[in-house]
Amino acid sequence: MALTIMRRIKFCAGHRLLHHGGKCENFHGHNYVADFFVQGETQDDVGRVIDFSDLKRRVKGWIDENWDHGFLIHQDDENARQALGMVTPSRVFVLPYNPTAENMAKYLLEEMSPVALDGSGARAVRVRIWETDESFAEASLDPVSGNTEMYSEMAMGE
Ligand SMILES: Nc1nc2c(c(=O)[nH]1)N=C([C@H](O)[C@H](O)COP(=O)(O)OP(=O)(O)OP(=O)(O)O)CN2
Repeated sequence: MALTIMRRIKFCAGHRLLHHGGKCENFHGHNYVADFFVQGETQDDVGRVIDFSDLKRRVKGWIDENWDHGFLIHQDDENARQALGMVTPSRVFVLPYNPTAENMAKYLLEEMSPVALDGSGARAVRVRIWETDESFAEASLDPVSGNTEMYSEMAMGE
């Protein structure tokens, strides 16, 4: 039996989408919501997979230090990197791909969570990024292969 818990973390960040071809090529920001779905092999004496506060400390700690109130930029976006490099202080986090909600969920699942949860006995199996109240993307680990699977959804009528 798999026991899954979820912790929601809120943060704000700026970005732009390289080659978007529309308004999202401009610098803009979002109040993001990140839902971390975490599983563990065992429960502790209290009955927890991991204490919610420990989970929060680990993942929010990383987000607060790296993404919150920062700009997420594609490594190929030289123009944005140069521009933001002229601003002091400024927090810039360079991603190996465009900072879409899909790729942010993927990065948090594949790169950040294994490090942040190391030694906790828990592992992230799904990360959902809400970019607006109406749109989210999520990355999840296939339980058999362990590969990441992507999913995104936008509310009807938007
Ligand atoms: N599949 C994805 N599509 C888009 C993403 C994304 O991450 N994944 N991101 C964007 C932009 O970041 C944009 O800011 C959000 O787009 P959109 O939903 O069009 O923005 P609004 O909700 O503000 O729409 P309005 O029409 O202005 O109300 C684009 N696409």
